[in-house]
Amino acid sequence: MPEILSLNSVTFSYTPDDTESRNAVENVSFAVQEGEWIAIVGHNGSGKSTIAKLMNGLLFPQQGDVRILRQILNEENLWDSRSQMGMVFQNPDNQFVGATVQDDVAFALENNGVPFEEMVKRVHAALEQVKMGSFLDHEPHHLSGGQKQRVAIAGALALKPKLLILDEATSMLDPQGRAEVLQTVQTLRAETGLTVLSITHDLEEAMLADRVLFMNDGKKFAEGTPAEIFAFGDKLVELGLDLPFAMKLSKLLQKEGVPLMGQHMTEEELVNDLWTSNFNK
Ligand SMILES: Nc1ncnc2c1ncn2[C@@H]1O[C@H](COP(=O)(O)OP(=O)(O)OP(=O)(O)O)[C@@H](O)[C@H]1O
Repeated sequence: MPEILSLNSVTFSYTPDDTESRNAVENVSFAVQEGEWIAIVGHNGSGKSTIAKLMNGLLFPQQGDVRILRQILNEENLWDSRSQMGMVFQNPDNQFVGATVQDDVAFALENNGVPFEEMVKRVHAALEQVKMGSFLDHEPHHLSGGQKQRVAIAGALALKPKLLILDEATSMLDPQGRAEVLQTVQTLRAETGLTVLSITHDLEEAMLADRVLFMNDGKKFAEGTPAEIFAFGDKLVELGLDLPFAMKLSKLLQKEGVPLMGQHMTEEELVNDLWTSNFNK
């Protein structure tokens, strides 16, 4: 599988001259291969946003390097590299630049000099992909948070990026909006094989990824499949993460003496186990 992005032994400090302060990111390495969904999780201040800024060249590492399509990111190839990455940020209200949904998605294409006919095609196709095709002339302030984020995803997709980066893109949404956005990303992956990197403090979101990078105090604490990461159990809570609802409930039930086996990452797993243990009584 071709490599889309990698961080190679990256260290970054906001105060490099201060030997007392810890590095915001320390000796972090990981790679994203084409078609994968990688989630980066960690407590507040664990280095997630700094990694996002290093990936899009807002910051450059003091040690190590960041590679986009195997090219070391530098001042010269910054704009080319950025054009390979579509980013969706946390606040749905800060991302709208157009007066209508279609203007908004068209904005970056126009700036990139995409010819009008091609632009119209791409805007329509991208909005269809996020199931917002019937909202072309809607004004942003009439949309829900989840719809706004789906339009933001369409804006990123219209530029045909190699990688979609979701930077806490669901953290300001209500449960329905979150579910909508995550469903959109799952469908896109199933239909187009899109490569996704999501930065999140939400373990339920991370559970959907192929691989999870678990950050603690600027260092990579662990990397593995969601099941491997969830196997850390109480350590996750100790390092500042909020467990998914099903895991919390499963723990509480086990504490109360309900016969259940091990960890339950999803409500479905928990319900199945509850059924089985009751049925076998
Ligand atoms: N502009 C800055 N100047 C100085 N230190 C900073 C700056 N931004 C972040 N830091 C520090 O760098 C470390 C990593 O912060 P970072 O924002 O990358 O973490 P995070 O995991 O994204 O946290 P959050 O979820 O709160 O955004 C923290 O110790 C933080 O205080």
